[in-house]
Amino acid sequence: MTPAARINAAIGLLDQVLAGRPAEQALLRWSRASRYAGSGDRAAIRDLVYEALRRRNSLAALGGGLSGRGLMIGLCRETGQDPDAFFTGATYAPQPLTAEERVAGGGNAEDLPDWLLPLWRQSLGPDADAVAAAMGARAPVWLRVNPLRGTAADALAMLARDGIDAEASPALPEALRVTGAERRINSSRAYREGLVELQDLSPQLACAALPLHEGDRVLDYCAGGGGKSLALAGRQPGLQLFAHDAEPARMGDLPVRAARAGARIEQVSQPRGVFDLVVADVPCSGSGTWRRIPDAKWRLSRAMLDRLLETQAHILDITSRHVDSGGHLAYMTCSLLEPENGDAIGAFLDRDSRFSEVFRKRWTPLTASDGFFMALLRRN
Ligand SMILES: C[S@@+](CC[C@H](N)C(=O)[O-])C[C@H]1O[C@@H](n2cnc3c(N)ncnc32)[C@H](O)[C@@H]1O
Repeated sequence: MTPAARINAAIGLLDQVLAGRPAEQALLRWSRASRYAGSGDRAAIRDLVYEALRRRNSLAALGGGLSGRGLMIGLCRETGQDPDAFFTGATYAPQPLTAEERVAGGGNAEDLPDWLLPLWRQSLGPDADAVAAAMGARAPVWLRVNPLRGTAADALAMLARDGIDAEASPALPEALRVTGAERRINSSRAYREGLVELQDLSPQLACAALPLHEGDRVLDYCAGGGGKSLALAGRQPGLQLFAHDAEPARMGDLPVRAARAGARIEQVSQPRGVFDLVVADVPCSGSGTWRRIPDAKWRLSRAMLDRLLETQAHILDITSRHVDSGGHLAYMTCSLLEPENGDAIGAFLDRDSRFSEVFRKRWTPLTASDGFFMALLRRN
């Protein structure tokens, strides 16, 4: 496909997303229906769609309107390319610019939903603008080295043999930032043999800060695909790990991932008794991961956030019952919004005097990678 045809395809996809269809779903349907498109075309169109969604408001202002066309014209202008080079009206290319589109020239649009701006500013204080800007850029790919399968040096060497460049984080040597050929990871030997897993740096830093001892009983209460369970299994051999999720189907990949990693994780439909550590990686707005899932940023509403806050409080209350005396509760979100983070913890500590706070920490793209929050609480 020509660059202009790719832009034309992105315009159609963005119009679907603006009408409410999740970006992933729109891209999947398009791929299935467009057999003529090669893998390079698909990747390039995906990049265009995601780039446009990350900076939706500012690109719409630059391009003359909140539509697929407006976003793509804005993206051309923002990247220093002349839209007339692509919007030619030739076969498979978008139609030439209208008079209105020609004079559109930007403004001070913020790339966050209007209703959220005050909350974003309250939550992030002096970092609000810098973090919002960071959310407009593409997210890096991070790998977690699995010590059950080898060392970081082993992983770097094995990745290099598959043509994948990576470098260790100065903050955590087992966290590797991929610097080249990221699309080869899933087929690489290091990944297939369980030496590395995909996991962002920030949750890796959170898991590295948890107190773990050989033989500890650990409950991952919102286990999903098991990212936290797998990280903990690698950090401390001899843990007794139990994974639970309200929607067990979400743990469908866990047995395969655990086998690949050489980890033992038992799935439990109804957790019973007490544990030394309970991890509550609760459902949240995902505001820390909006670089990766930018359409979620525009879908979030105040009502959705309020429902999430209720669920988070409920999960804190339930999980607290499973913490042994002297044990810990680790509350995690991939959100940057204070109501889901510090406020939720403050309210829980007011409700339950058996717990005290050990520490709380928030990571942002300015200090780590995705936005992430963890509070570690101890049951007295
Ligand atoms: C942020 S995701 C977990 C991600 C996962 N820990 C990982 O690292 O891959 C939140 C999970 O919580 C689950 N969940 C939602 N409500 C729940 C509840 N009331 N009890 C337990 N799990 C719940 C969801 O099904 C979802 O899988």
